[in-house]
Amino acid sequence: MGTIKQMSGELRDWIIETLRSGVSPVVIADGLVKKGFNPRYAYESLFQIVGNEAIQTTGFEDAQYQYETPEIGRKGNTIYTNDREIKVLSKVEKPFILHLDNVLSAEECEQLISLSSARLKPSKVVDSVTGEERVAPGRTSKGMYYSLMENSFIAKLEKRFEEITTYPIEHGEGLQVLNYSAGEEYKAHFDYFPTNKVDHSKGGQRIATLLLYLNDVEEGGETVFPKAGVSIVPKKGSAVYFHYTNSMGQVDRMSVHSSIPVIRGEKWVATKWIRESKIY
Ligand SMILES: O=C(O)CCC(=O)C(=O)O
Ligand SMILES: [Fe+2]
Repeated sequence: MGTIKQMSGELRDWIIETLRSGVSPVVIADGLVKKGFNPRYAYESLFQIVGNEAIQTTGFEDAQYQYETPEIGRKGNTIYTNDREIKVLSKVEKPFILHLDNVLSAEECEQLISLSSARLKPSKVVDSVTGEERVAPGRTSKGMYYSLMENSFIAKLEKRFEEITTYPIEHGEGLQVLNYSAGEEYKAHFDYFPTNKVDHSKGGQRIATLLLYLNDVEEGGETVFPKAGVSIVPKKGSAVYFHYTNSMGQVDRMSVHSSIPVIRGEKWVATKWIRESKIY
């Protein structure tokens, strides 16, 4: 296993030159790993060089995502936490998706909705080019964020999410709550950041999402993974976990997903995005 995590200026210059000559970044990254570089460091350095130097490549996009089973996928068909037994309802391998029942109680869902209602604002998206947040027509819901462990109720839920996912609370962004009225949707998107916009001082790339359903929707409002042919019907208290970044820093384009328009009723969800390292 490689351990080198520093690159000389000379090596960096050689990489830039080699990329410009048309060699795929994946081939270069693999070469660095063979020379003893840490795999994640090698891949992320290549992403950064490609982004900073604006070098046109086809390498990363075409490289096949290497699937790795996250810890949550090794827990069997029931996940036990301090205070709950959570049944796995279904699994998908590509992308990695687990559909979980009974993550939140009915009372917890209701409490989360009522705590969030007064703080809702129009939702934003992460721009795929600049990496910045902006309001966009493809995302018509309203939302709000809690800060991490904002109060004892949120902290209790975050402790549970840590037990379920095995990722420490500090890897999690503040919980987001979203509300979609009839006609509202969130068009197809990836939850991971553009690979050349990852902020390593703030937890790095997003690796997984735990999406919690806070109510039953009368019609519409499914979370759809179109490349996998999977559609998750919102059910109060259930959740879906999906994982899209591997230990080499590759991201899984199969994880594209959307929230299709609510037809009747309204939809409430909470999203916990998890990053590869501590954010705080
Ligand atoms: O509301 C949904 O079903 C999807 C939400 C989502 O994709 C997100 O918050 O990133
Ligand atoms: Fe999403």
